[in-house]
Amino acid sequence: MTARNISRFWEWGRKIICVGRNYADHAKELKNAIPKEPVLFLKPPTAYVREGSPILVPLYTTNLHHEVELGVVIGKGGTAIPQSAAMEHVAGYALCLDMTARDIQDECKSKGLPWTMAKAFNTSCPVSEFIPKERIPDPAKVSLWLKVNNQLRQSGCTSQMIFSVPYLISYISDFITLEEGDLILTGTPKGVSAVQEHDELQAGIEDIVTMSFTVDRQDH
Ligand SMILES: O=C(O)/C=C/C(=O)CC(=O)C(=O)O
Ligand SMILES: [Mg+2]
Repeated sequence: MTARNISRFWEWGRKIICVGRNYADHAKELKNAIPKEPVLFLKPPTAYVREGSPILVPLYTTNLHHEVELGVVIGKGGTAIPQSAAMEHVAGYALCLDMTARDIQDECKSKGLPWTMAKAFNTSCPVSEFIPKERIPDPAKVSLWLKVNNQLRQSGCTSQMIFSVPYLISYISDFITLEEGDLILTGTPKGVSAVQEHDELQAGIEDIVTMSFTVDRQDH
């Protein structure tokens, strides 16, 4: 049997755990309160899409937003991981987009319903190549950016996160056992905005990684 390679974690079928409202400037732009504890939701592994394949706009939305985020790839599983040991569980990182059907999310919020249709659809999690842990010595000090059709829409630094990577790993693992190959999306800075069919999205982390995706309409 061939060993699975963590640098292709998106093929493993593991959990994608997303943190919301983790940057005060983004919470404010959507008129949300600053959270006292992390806001969490999940995407299924079918949300992954890789460069070379398009991001598909679901038929049921007219307001699909980009959210650029630092993804943390778990290398060693665990339950109730203390913050002091959290970074030992990290294999590396990935640049990720948390594609969000904002109109559907607003509807779900107004009805008190979960965000699944807004956040968990096919291709809602574009990911870059795997970034080995050594390339990001401090995940609290990296800058992320995103452009749509060459226009800068998002630019932020992970130093602005409300809850740090070790805190998130510890908090999540208290009630969801983390497994090797899981991915944690750590939230987006301000600047989220709508994308349209045929748009070109480019995103990057400093000089560490860049990625680009086109947007296409789902055809069925
Ligand atoms: O509460 C809202 O209106 C929206 C929240 C999000 O979409 C949260 C995120 O996914 C994020 O902050 O990255
Ligand atoms: Mg998000």
